[in-house]
Amino acid sequence: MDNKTQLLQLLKERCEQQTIEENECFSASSLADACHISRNTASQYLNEFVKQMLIVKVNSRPVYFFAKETLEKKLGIELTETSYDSFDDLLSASQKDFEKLIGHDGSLRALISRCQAAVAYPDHGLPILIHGATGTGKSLIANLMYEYGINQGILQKDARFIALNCSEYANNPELLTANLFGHVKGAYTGADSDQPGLIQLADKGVLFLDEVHCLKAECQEKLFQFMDKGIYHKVGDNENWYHSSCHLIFATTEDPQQALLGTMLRRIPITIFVPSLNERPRTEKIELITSMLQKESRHLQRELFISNLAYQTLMDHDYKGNIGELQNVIKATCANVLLHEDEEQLCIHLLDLPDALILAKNSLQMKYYNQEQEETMIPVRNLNRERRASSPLLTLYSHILETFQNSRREKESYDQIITRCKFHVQNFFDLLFFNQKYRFISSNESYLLKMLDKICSIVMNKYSLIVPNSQIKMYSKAFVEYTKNANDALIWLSFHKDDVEPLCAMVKERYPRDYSVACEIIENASLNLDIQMDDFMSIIFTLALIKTDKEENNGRVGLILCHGYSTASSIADTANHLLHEHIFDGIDMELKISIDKIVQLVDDYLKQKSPIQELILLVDMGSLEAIYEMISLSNCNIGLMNYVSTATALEVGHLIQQGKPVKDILSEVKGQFTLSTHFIEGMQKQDAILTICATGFGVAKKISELLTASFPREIPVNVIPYDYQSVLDHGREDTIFTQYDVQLIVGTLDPQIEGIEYLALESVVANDGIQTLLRYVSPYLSEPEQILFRQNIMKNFTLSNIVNHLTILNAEKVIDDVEDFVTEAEERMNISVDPTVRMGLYVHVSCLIERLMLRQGIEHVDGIEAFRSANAWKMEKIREAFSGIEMHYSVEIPDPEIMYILNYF
Ligand SMILES: Nc1ncnc2c1ncn2[C@@H]1O[C@H](COP(=O)(O)OP(=O)(O)OP(=O)(O)O)[C@@H](O)[C@H]1O
Repeated sequence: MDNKTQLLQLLKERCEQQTIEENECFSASSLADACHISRNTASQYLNEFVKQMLIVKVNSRPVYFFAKETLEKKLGIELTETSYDSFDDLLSASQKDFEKLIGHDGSLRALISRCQAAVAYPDHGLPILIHGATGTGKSLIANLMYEYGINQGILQKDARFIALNCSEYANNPELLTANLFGHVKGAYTGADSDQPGLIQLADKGVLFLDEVHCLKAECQEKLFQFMDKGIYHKVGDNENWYHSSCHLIFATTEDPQQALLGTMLRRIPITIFVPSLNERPRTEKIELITSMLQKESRHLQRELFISNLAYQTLMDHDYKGNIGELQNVIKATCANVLLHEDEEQLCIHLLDLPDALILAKNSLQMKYYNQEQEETMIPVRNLNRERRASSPLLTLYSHILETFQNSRREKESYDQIITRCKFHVQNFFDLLFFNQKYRFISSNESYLLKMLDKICSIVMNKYSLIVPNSQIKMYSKAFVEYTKNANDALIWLSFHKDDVEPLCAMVKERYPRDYSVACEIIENASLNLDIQMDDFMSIIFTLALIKTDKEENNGRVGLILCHGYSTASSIADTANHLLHEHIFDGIDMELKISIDKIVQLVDDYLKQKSPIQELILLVDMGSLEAIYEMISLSNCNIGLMNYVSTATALEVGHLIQQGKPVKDILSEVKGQFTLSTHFIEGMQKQDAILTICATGFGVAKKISELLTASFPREIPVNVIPYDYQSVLDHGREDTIFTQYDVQLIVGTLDPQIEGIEYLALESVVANDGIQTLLRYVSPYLSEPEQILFRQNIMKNFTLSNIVNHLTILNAEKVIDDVEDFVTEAEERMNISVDPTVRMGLYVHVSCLIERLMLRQGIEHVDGIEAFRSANAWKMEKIREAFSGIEMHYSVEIPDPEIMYILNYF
């Protein structure tokens, strides 16, 4: 196959396989690359194909090409042209008959199906009366009925559409009658030949009689016979009958009952009412303005911009002449701009609008200049992006607004409104979570996710909210999605500012606490991540946080407790999802959390939920069985089940839904689930490097991430974050050493495990440290990869990078504070920290500050009493040295934390 044929073939395939949109794969350069030819050659071939009518070209930037036949099949239309100025032009050309009506899928939907029925009715349609104020689109609808008849094969291709405006003959009814029915020679003075009437000319087609109320009674009567039997007399010939089978469409701006004879009305079986512009949804008004502005932009061949103020004024004006007037206003405005602007780009400002619009502005709303509120010029070409709203975020915005407006119209309760809106938010989160397209994230995004996780946790903690980690993850994903669509979201909001206002006000007023939490998360995100969120995003977050009556518990609570980052919340989410009801909450727990802490978490949670009559606890480990005795609930039945799984949660959920008492639920579920076990023998132990930190598992995890990120590619050495305390307590007997062949431990404090090398965090970047690491990883890396590994280590393991990575605090500031603390502690105790552990101490104290801010300080540790009495003086010195940090960060250091710090000295 030669290059040229191959190019055409490729384009056909792409058109078949891809959705038709402004996609790079339809550009000349992409096609050229795929066919291994130069861009110029590809362009030349493609343009030749355009001339041969094989390819359709869209002259946007870049230029897009589509295989004509495939495109036509896909869109179900016939394209008469092969070159379009823009993608919008192509899309408009691909719209068929009624699809051209803005509102065809909205306020005009019911009306359109009646029109379609009128056209399709055998043998040649039913007479129909279109009633509506001036400029509402009556003539356009009549035209589209005709087009529909042709497209559906109901009318023959050569059938005619003939329109007659009866008002033009208001003073000459005889002439109107003669024009309508035709006349014979000599019928009246000047009738010097036989003439066919419009009824005859429209035979087998459509005759549209506009302003039919201007038809005099005699003329109406003359029409009856035709409407009844399809026959009529020409003027001047009362003997011969003439026949026509045209479809009659009437239109009037007047009340039909007043304007037409009753006998006439009885002969018109279908009457439709076209709503005025004011009666149509605001979204349709936006769409109308948008499409008209874009049409002007294409017509003038200039890029058009409109200021926010001008746009709002266009939106707010009350158009007595409806769409017709709106169209004239837009044309007049563009003409004004053209008069005094000679640029490539035309900008519509408030004063370019016709005087009538400016004078009619019913209130003078003064805007005070504020740097953040500069007047925005909206590119007209972007206006309909939201109409196509391909991004799920914008779809969510539109759904919420629409739902709110509908619910208010239906006078639904606040709870119903919120439940409906929450449904869309949940769908959005589900999509981000479960849809393949959104599941994988880039490394930038994973950074955002981590930060947002932290921000959400801090804020939730501050408000003592127990929010499952899975939900926090959802918020983070929503943020990431926002960053991708921020621009479109702002444009959307600039359109809907007034519409969303009542929703925002309602949410702020009725759910102030949830709103504050949402705002705080968003403000912190803006501050730390340089993302400017719009107000509507705070509303969406608030909606996600609000608990509606349906989610309240009716005194019965299902709670899942599991170890792991999001195990409990994931099981709860899945079960709730499948049960179509919020039955369970999940509390996710760190791996090494103490029973006391768990009880405290559960107590806090139950306080939020009280009063509770029945509680079902589903837990993941036998060791948790004891907690139900420690929970401080009185007058409440508590049921506890072990070894929770999604299946058990579902079963329990079903029974809760059926209203079964807790006792019965337990006995029903018991015995239904048996554990199955498998044993796989002979697995060889894999090599591993452990990362540990006395500060906590989280830090160990981050160190392992930094280390793994330093490998130029994946290698068969497992880098496993592990619990420092566990290694310390069990030594070589710890299970980790039976599972893995641990080669090296990297961490902040040496757990002194015999026979296993320890590498202090601060030594990782030193030459010896890198050599140590290389000893374990070099067998898997080539020489250039080893160099890269070394560079990555140097880059990743700087103190400020580690602190930055581990905390959300400002690394430089926190390191300064920690340095002051360490120096002061050294001076007060007259000792100095061993340089080999200095970096570990810095990291430890930085993380400690954050933990204290999150109120996650370690309050209790075994042996603290003995330590206290043996080290009272040193502890006092550390406390004094730490007082600067305490004051600055408004935290308080508990004794066990001082004990940990002293370990470093
Ligand atoms: N739903 C619509 N979508 C897009 N354009 C519309 C729509 N309705 C009307 N228009 C446009 O508005 C203008 C006025 O419409 P049209 O002339 O059909 O109104 P009309 O009701 O027949 O007015 P009149 O009673 O004054 O004759 C036309 O340019 C038409 O194309």
